[in-house]
Amino acid sequence: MAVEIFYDADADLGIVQGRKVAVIGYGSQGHAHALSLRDSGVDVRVGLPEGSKSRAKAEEEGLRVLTPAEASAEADLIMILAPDTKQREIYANDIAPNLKQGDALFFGHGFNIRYGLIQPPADVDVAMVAPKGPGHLVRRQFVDGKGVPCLIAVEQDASGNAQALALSYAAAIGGARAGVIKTTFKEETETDLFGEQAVLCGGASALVQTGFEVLVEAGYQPEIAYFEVLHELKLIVDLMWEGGIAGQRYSISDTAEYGDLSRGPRVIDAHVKESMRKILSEVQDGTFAKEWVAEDEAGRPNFTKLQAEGNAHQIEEVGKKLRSLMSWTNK
Ligand SMILES: NC(=O)C1=CN([C@@H]2O[C@H](COP(=O)(O)OP(=O)(O)OC[C@H]3O[C@@H](n4cnc5c(N)ncnc54)[C@H](OP(=O)(O)O)[C@@H]3O)[C@@H](O)[C@H]2O)C=CC1
Ligand SMILES: CC[C@](O)(C(C)=O)C(=O)O
Ligand SMILES: [Mg+2]
Ligand SMILES: [Mg+2]
Repeated sequence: MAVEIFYDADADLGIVQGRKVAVIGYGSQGHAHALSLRDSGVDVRVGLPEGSKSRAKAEEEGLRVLTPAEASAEADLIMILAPDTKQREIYANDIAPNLKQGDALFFGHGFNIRYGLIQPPADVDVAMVAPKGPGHLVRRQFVDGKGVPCLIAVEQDASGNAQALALSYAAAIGGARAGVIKTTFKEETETDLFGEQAVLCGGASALVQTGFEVLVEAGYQPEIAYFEVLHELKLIVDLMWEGGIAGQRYSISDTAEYGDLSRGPRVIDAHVKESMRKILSEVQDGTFAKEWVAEDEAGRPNFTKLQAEGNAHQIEEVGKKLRSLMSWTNK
């Protein structure tokens, strides 16, 4: 499939400016979408339950906050940006009873549609605007006049205009400044889950923790291990982000480059590639989704245990101390 990629000049901001948008949830993505839509001249309200701790934050920014049901009833474009595991219940209780013919139901990630957890009626548009980056950076880049690339997808085109609406929405949160790629709910969900598990979050975190452990267990100072495998990683990845892997190799020494080329494939070897393929197959056949939904329904015992173990890792304590001594970091 040839890529279809859109920029600001391809998008009509007026389309989303003519809609009444409800952003359900005000977390990482929710705050970024609501504030950037508002700054792009869109009529936006935020849907949060009474007693939600996010309410005060949204109100402090001058946004109108209603309950999810009230916001859904008032809006004709509803963007669900609550946690994936909560969306099915929010949809059933608050959104579905308030969906009208001609409304648009939007997602920031395809999980609930891809795995059949939400089944919208046929007379509404179902589309996705999925930023390829953390929500706090989606907002930061928008404010800085830049943007985080987005994926758009249309699952159901009841109006005949769903793609133009999704592109317009993506432009309003800054995505079309960087590039908006057309995809499907299936492709977005599977690549996103694979990416965050194998490379961006799971793979990178495990690589850093393991590198730190190898150095510390060999008797090197933990502070040096932290600077070497975590702090400097951002600087190296920034170079990759600017100029690709080849651009990064231009800035490092030839000693590092030879070590990179000759040793990298010994760390990330055929066994790792096979593990990545297994992870992808568990995403594709629904094993991961089933496990995550069941884990959430059981009160997240494994998630909580693994999270506590991660937080207790020595690298966190060392990093906290070192970051607190850097004048420019958030204390
Ligand atoms: N995090 C990211 O950067 C990315 C996320 N996505 C997708 O965006 C979606 C949102 O994820 P993310 O931003 O991480 O979510 P967060 O966990 O950061 O935010 C959750 C928000 O939803 C609110 N919430 C919880 N329960 C309800 C409810 N019943 N009704 C309404 N709001 C509720 C929370 O309120 P309270 O404060 O009260 O808990 C909070 O404001 C997901 O589909 C995710 O996959 C896509 C790309 C990147
Ligand atoms: C990489 C994690 C992510 O997919 C994201 C920020 O894009 C997420 O679900 O948070
Ligand atoms: Mg992602
Ligand atoms: Mg994700």
